[in-house]
Amino acid sequence: MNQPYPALAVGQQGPVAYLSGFGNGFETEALPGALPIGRNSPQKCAYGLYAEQLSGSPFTAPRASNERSWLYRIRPTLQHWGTFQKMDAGLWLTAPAPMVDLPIGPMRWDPIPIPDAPLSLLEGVRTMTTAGDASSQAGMGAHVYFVTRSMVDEYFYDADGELLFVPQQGALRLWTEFGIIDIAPGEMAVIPRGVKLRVELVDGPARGYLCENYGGAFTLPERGPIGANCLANSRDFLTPVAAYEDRDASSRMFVKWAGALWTTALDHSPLDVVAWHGNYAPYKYDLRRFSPVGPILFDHADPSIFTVLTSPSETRGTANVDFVIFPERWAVAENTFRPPWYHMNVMSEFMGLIYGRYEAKPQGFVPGGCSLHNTMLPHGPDVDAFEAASNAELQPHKLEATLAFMFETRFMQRVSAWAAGAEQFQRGYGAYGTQLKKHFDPARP
Ligand SMILES: O=C(O)Cc1cc(O)ccc1O
Ligand SMILES: [Fe+2]
Repeated sequence: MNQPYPALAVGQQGPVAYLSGFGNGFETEALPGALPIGRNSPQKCAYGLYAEQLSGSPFTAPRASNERSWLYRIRPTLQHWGTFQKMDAGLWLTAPAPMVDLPIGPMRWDPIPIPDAPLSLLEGVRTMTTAGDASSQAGMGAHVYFVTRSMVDEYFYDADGELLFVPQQGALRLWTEFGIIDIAPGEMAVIPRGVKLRVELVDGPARGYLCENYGGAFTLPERGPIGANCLANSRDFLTPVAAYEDRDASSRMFVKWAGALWTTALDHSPLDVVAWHGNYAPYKYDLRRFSPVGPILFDHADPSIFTVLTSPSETRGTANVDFVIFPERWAVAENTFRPPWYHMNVMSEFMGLIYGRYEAKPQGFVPGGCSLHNTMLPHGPDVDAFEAASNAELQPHKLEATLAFMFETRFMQRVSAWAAGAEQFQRGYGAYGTQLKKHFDPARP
């Protein structure tokens, strides 16, 4: 574990202290009295701090979607702002990205092994698909990441989108301006657009999925008739307490902006926020706390019942991105074909598997792998899953030790040349449906 940083300063809480709730107006200070009381911008801030507002929504957004925080920091972000050089963002693409000549059909990848080369998060992001247009704040990038080295004196923020981390192997420690977040497989974290961080390894090389959401900030879906409980509950979302670095060292700052990476030299750590308050802040969530609600008599419900977070578009009910999981649950429906049905969807579906087996694809879709079922392309259970589920004895059955997820977007997804050319791209997958047998017999109703 790479831990070259000094112990937390006096008054700071430990690295695993969190505040509970989703989108609350939080307040937290690492030094007593660092937060101004009853105002945001006193003439002089305590401890000689600068006040800075970070707005994640337009100033005039309605209250329910208005997001901003006030940061009390050693130096304002503007002071970090030296001369930037533009860098090639490598395999991290941004929509609209060049489209490879795609076959029309489903696509799937085996897990891509973690490379041996030293890769920080910034060097280890590989875009699988992009959708929409980042500069119009619509769509998303679906990436995999490989991390084999911690960022040391390197910092980063993404202006193009918010970052939803879904670890699949290995834990990460996210040192953010707002405090420290630890995540491991089974958990997720969201770093809002514009929030600076550096990413450290905790227990060896790491691999996972990353959704870069160019659109409206992720929020909890409405529950409608489900009422006030179940699905993802607000209290299980955890935001870090304030923690800062007062570190003068030759460092680099990277900004992902307009699809490129920009870099400048710094002589200090920009993770220098001593206190903050507001509702625009990073958070984590343990996906195993999701309380699934589903059909308890017959039929298979739409996967929207498993939405953890949704990024709304301007059209009601039409998500820019939905983050949906397929967690452990009981299957109890009577006289029902229980796995997902055969379907075609106006939304496009990027899936990953964190652990276990996915019921519609018991073979070939393995932990660390990915699949893409694009706009209006047919998909559903493979032949083995169909035959097994059509003939199974329908006892209550627990789908155990499994966790898959989907980034589902209203936009068609374009596949990167890297993904299409990867050795792990399953070239024969597109035709898996042709193995489904004809069972029709007009003499047998
Ligand atoms: O295609 C998939 O495997 C994801 C999915 C699951 C489900 O239960 C219903 C619809 C759907 O798209
Ligand atoms: Fe689907």
